[in-house]
Amino acid sequence: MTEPRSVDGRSADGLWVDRVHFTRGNRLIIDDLDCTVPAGAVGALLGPNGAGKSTLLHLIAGIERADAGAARFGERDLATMRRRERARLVALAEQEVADAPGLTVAEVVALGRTPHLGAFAGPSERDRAIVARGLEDAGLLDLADRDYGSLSGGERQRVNLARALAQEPELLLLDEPTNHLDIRAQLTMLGLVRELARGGLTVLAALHDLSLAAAHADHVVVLAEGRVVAAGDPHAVLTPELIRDVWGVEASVIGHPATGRPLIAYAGIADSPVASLPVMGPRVQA
Ligand SMILES: Nc1ncnc2c1ncn2[C@@H]1O[C@H](COP(=O)(O)OP(=O)(O)OP(=O)(O)O)[C@@H](O)[C@H]1O
Repeated sequence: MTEPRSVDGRSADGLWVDRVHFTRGNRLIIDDLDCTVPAGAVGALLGPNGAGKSTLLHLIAGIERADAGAARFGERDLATMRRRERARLVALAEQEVADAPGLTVAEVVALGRTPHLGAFAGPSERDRAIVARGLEDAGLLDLADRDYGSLSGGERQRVNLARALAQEPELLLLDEPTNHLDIRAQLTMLGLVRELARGGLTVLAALHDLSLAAAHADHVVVLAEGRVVAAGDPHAVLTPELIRDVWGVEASVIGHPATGRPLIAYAGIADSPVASLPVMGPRVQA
């Protein structure tokens, strides 16, 4: 694929990862990987530890550069666009903000406006309003003046989301956004993400909780050993067989009594090792 495609008459809007290949030293980390997330959809990026989820998010966000292949948003190639332009299009919320020594929560969130500020201009009223909105959406108004370094893991996670939202991206990448969050905060976080997607935001979130992913994602992409082994509707993808093959865990998948979404009940470690993966058949493209 060299150009964004139309699939079944749908437009090429959304995220397209096309044959991305990435090695570190001699180690193959991402292996000729294709996947898509339709515009305005919530995509969940799933897979065991070390599968390549964070690396793929870094490649899409332009933090790492692929050896081959491309990530596009609509018709725009994310790797070749200018950094500032890309930062107005794509935001990545990771678990820690590294460059925040001595900053308050509000100041960290305001960093999200950087790509929108003029060369020597300070923040405008609109910039301030967007930061205030991000703080409010992430439930951080009470913490706005606190030192970021003094926050708990869950509080930091919400700041990182608010900073990414302040970027006003069209594509939001989230790396384990529910890590450290209590159950109510997890549901609030993913509920907010869903609401933003209804407003047109495209989201790709690396998650470990399969039931939580199935409850909130329109679309799942399952990685193992740097490859996509399945992708599509959570109902179709998250089967007991796939969970056994990819995670080495026995599970039943039942419909949630209230929502009908897949609910994964784990029964234990599978007898068969995960080593069956290389024979899982051809790569599946969503
Ligand atoms: N800086 C690095 N140097 C060498 N190898 C790395 C580096 N960063 C990641 N890797 C390796 O790349 C592979 C993919 O890592 P990655 O962090 O993308 O996986 P992940 O799916 O996000 O895992 P997790 O669920 O544990 O966060 C792993 O084998 C990891 O050890």
